[in-house]
Amino acid sequence: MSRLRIFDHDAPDAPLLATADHTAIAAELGKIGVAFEQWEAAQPVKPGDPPEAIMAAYRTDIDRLVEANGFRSVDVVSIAPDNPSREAMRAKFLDEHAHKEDEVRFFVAGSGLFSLHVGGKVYEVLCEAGDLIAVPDGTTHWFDMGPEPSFVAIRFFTEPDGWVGHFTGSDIAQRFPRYEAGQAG
Ligand SMILES: CSCCC(=O)/C(O)=C/O
Ligand SMILES: [Fe+2]
Ligand code: NI
Repeated sequence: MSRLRIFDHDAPDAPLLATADHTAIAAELGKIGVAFEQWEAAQPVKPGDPPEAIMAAYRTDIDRLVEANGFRSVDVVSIAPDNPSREAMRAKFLDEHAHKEDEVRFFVAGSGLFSLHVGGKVYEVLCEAGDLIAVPDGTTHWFDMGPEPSFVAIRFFTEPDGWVGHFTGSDIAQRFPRYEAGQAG
């Protein structure tokens, strides 16, 4: 079940709000300029399917976003719990960073935990299959896929170099909850 928790950025043990309601999540995130949508596949897809088949299942929504935002590339990224590089892949996103482009991700399968640090608060968003999250450029955030990561995600890029993270040097992410095994589903 998708979930939003909002914390004061000095109080990682005491959520100010917690909700698993998609409409409420979208409304709260909308206040900080973050889009949160649910998409449905035109035909069933599963982890391991070719990227072309996965993108074909969401073609209408992909084209809508590309048209509205001028994305220059779209790809599919997958990780399974037995990936030998999982530790390094997890570590890459664990510290607070920002991008010079919107971070737009659609979860085809599996889950991941985004934490957005905005206006003295931390918005922790557990994204699951069917969720689209669009985080404005410059938003400080981190992402945890957990110790046994499992997801397939469609990523949208405007910058020609693909993923580039600008790390803030803050240790805030270490004080906030990590992705917990078994929290999704
Ligand atoms: C679901 S892909 C997420 C990883 C990523 O691209 C990023 O920038 C996380 O902050
Ligand atoms: Fe990021
Ligand atoms: Ni802060």
